[in-house]
Amino acid sequence: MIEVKQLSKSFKDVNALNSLTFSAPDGQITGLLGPNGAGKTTCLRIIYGLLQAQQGQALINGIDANQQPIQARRQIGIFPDKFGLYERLTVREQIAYFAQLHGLAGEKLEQRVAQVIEQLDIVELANRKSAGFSQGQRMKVALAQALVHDPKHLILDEPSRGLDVMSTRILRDILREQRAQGTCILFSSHVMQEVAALCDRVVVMAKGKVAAEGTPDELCELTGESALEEAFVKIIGSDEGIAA
Ligand SMILES: Nc1ncnc2c1ncn2[C@@H]1O[C@H](COP(=O)(O)OP(=O)(O)OP(=O)(O)O)[C@@H](O)[C@H]1O
Repeated sequence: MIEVKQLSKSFKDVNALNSLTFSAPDGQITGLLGPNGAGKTTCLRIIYGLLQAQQGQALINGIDANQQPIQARRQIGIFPDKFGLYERLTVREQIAYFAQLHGLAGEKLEQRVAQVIEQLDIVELANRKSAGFSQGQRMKVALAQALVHDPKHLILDEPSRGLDVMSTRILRDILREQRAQGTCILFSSHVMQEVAALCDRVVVMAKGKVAAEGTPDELCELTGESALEEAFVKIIGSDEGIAA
C-alpha cells in the first residue's frame, strides 16, 4: 500500500503540492487524475525518492520514502514518462542491469530476467539492441525493467502517452495481470478515458490537493452525474488541461 500524508512541496514561489493526502491499496489500480500542472509528477517523484517534500510523508508498505529511500525503492517498480533505454545494450542486458540495481544477483537474477522476458512476450527482442525499436517495443522493455525485481508496487507516470492503440491495450492487460497478483498500482494521467477504463479508484487532483476520491461510481454519485467524464469536470470545475 502507498500512503501519502499531508505532502507539501514548493518550487520557489510555485506551490506544487499542498498538504496532499491519499492512499493506494494493494491489488487495485489507483489513478491520479488532474490537469496539467496539478502536481501529479511531483507527487510520484516524492514517492520514488527522487524529490524531497518540505512537509509530510510518503509511505510504501509503511517504509518512509524520505528516510529509507533504498528500502522503499526496492518495493517499487517505476515506469517513467520517457523510456530511457540504453541503446547500446541488448534487451536482456538492460533488464539484467536494472535487476542488479535492485540487488538481484546470480541464479535469481537470471531467473527473473527470463521470466519478465517471457511475461512481456519479448523473447524475440531479447538479444537485440534497442536502437530503432518501435514505441510499443520500447514500452515493453521499460515495463520489463520496472517489474524485474518483482515489486509489490508499480508507479506509472502518464503511461500511455505516445503509445498507439495496440501498445496501450498490451499495457492495460499487463496492469490488470499485475493487479490480479495483488500489486498496488498507482498511475498519473490527464486523460479521462484512460482512468475510466482502468481504475478501481480515482484520486482527482487539482492545484496540489485532492479535489475528490473514490471509485468511479462513488465519484458519479458524489456529483450527481451518470458519466464519469462529466463528474471529473464538475469536481475540477473546468475541463482545461484534461483530455477526453
Ligand atoms: N523542478 C521544478 N522547478 C520549478 N517548478 C516545478 C518543478 N517541477 C514542477 N514544477 C511546478 O510544479 C507544478 C506541478 O508540476 P507537476 O509536473 O507535478 O504537474 P503534473 O500534474 O504532473 O502536470 P503534467 O500533467 O503537465 O505533467 C507546476 O506548476 C510546475 O511548473
